[in-house]
Amino acid sequence: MATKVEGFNFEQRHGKARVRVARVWRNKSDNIHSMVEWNVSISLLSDCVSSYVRDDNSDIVATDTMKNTVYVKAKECSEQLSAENFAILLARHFTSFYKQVTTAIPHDHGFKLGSEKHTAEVTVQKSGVLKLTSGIEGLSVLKTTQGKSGFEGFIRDQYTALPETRERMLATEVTALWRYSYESVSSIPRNPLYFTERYLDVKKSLANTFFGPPKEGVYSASVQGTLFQMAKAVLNRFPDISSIQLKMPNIHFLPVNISSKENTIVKFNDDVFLPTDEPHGSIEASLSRFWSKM
Ligand SMILES: O=c1[nH]c(=O)c2[nH]c(=O)[nH]c2[nH]1
Repeated sequence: MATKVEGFNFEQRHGKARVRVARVWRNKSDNIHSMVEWNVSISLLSDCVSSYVRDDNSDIVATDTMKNTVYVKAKECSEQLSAENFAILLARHFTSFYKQVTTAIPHDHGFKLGSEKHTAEVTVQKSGVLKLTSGIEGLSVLKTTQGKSGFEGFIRDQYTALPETRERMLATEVTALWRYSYESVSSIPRNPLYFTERYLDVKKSLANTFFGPPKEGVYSASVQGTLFQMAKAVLNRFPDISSIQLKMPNIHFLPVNISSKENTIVKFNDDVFLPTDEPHGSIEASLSRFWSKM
């Protein structure tokens, strides 16, 4: 959406970031309470160029108004709904309520202390054209199972010190981002918790593929190989997901061996490790269906 301004191309957007809202629903009949906590960011593509170039603010939707709208819309949701549906509802509001707004991009971060986060980003155009991506951030997984992770057969040269192994700790914090194939607001499933359930199922599928079957587990030849298996499991399992991107840092656990001149103080026996957060390996890939757009 570039416009020509004073002989230049000009692009702009504005919005409010990190609006935190918690919403509680109390079911009177069974006295079950449910709660969500979201961190919402909104970005609007709108025609308000005159505020940039002519000090005329008459086409600006104030970012303070955007923040208030988050609370008003949260209040108006009388039934629990997914982060995705809340983002879509906000986007539809901004694109239909304001003639100046052509596209709205809400980004929603499900928040729970000390655990992984559910993310959602939607882009809705005035016409109802939709782009929907969901994700997970900070899913910590670690394999300690004997003989279930190794790294062998890589290039060896004069710079290589890393020994080959079939026994190591494999730890990562998975960040995943997947795109749904729904391309219009009217085509999304009716169930208001559909995307919440999908999120939980995708998370389960990622974790189950990482760990393998409960008894025998599965051998990981590399983070790369495990990442590919995880991405493939999601695309094979969920037909309405058209692509997935995975980032899996290789968080290293170093064997602890300590000795003094005189004697060995700690001798590593696949038992004591030094956890490190830097440097870490960074391994990422995306997998998409041939017809997908992402
Ligand atoms: O699974 C791994 N992949 C790598 O690319 C790599 N590089 C490295 O030093 N250790 C590992 N482990």
